[in-house]
Amino acid sequence: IFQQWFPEELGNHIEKYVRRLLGILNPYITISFYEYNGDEYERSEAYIAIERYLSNNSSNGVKRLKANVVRNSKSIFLSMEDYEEVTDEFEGIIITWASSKIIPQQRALIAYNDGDEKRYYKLTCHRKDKDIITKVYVPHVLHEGDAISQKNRQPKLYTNGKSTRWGHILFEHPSTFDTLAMHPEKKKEILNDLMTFIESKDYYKKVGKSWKRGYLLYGPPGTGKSSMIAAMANLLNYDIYDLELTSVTDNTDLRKLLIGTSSKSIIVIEDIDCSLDLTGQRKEKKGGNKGEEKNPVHKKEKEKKKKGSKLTLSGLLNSIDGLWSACGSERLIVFTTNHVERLDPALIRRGRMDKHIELSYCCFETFKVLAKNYLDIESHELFPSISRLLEETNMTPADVAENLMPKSAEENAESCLKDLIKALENAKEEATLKAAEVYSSDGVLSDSGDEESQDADAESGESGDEESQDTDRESGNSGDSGDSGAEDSSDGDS
Ligand SMILES: Nc1ncnc2c1ncn2[C@@H]1O[C@H](COP(=O)(O)OP(=O)(O)OP(=O)(O)O)[C@@H](O)[C@H]1O
Ligand SMILES: [Mg+2]
Repeated sequence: IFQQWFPEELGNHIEKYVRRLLGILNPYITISFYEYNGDEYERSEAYIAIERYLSNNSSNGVKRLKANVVRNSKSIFLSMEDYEEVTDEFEGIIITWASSKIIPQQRALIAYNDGDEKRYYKLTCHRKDKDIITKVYVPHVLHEGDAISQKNRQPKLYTNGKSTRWGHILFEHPSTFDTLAMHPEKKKEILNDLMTFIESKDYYKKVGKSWKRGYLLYGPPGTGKSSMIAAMANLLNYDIYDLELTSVTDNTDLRKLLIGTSSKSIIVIEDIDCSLDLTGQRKEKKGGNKGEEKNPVHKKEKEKKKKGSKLTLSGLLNSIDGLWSACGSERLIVFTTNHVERLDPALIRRGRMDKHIELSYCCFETFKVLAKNYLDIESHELFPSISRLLEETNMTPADVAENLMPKSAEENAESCLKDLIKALENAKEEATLKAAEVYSSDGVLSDSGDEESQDADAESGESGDEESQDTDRESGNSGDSGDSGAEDSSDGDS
């Protein structure tokens, strides 16, 4: 204002003195809590806690409220509209909270939140109460707010689409550790591991590790890998970030995505062996040193593939346990795969993937959990024959569960068990027939014979994509010297 009336320098002087004078006369102080601090990607935890605290404690006095409705959620929570005010009382002290926002004159180039407005809550109190407000009241508000949001928190499922931003829906998967069928001892071990993890904040700090834990879930399709991730999220009330690696174009994008995840979350990369040819890429390079350049078509194809996805194994490894992971804590990282043998050892070494969990075909113990969940029975005269059949046949829990589901209103537990026995017998018969087929054609065109011929092709350098991977694997094992940067960096990490 003063600059308009006076020359600029004089205006500044007058403004300074007026502010000082007002400061002496005004007995109140204000403290602002911003929604985003500096250039942080995450909403400030203090802001969120205050929002919850205020909506719970004093929204009655507010006329203009903002409804925060989460999709599919039956409940809403109300917070103050912009430029509203409420008062709170604490040990006889009156505190005023106002919600406000700063609208930037220039739109920021990169908008990381909704719009570029900078929202904040402003606390006003008497100067004489400053100490008690900052040392007692504010911590009390943050603590209460945290507790409320923790209680009302509904886990979210985030996915990355074509961009480097996460989109989310409410996570409402019914799978829990109770419904998860697996050997009780194994289940107990995993539960213990998870509970130890969430209680070990101080321990991780003490030993200088960032507070995260990696799980590798492997096993055939339909053995409960995805169900286990859902059960983990439900148990810990964590969000899930389902990272689709195929839509991440390069290492920078991956890093952006990983920093955009919040704490108390599970970062999931499903089918790590297929979602990106990470292992293949390292081998491609090695293969490239061999006779492949002779084949121009082949070379072009590979180059195209490389350009399409600049994400590398070393990028993934660095993002996961390098510098970037230090900015976040309390995170689980879960990889799933159907083919653990195809994964690069660097990816799954201990320290990155701390715990390897095999989910396998249904055993009798697993079946008992399913029978209890699906049919409400804990024992039956048919159980012994099912136990015997399960020992002789490989059937996934998904298939067993499917057979245990009543197909019509007339079906009861016994008929469902009989269905399962029939299915198990069929599976057993099929397996026997298949084995016999392989046996009878052995020497002519058996499975193993096929593979051998592929390897032979590959060695001659005329092979297709998959076969060349075999070559590469072999050359890698024989101590190939043309190693890629990926391995270097992972070595550096360890
Ligand atoms: N261990 C299990 N306990 C309970 N239900 C299971 C289990 N395994 C499979 N199921 C049932 O089978 C369905 C498929 O399982 P799930 O999606 O967890 O398999 P998956 O191991 O992730 O398979 P894929 O490798 O194909 O992703 C689930 O919806 C669940 O109903
Ligand atoms: Mg799955």
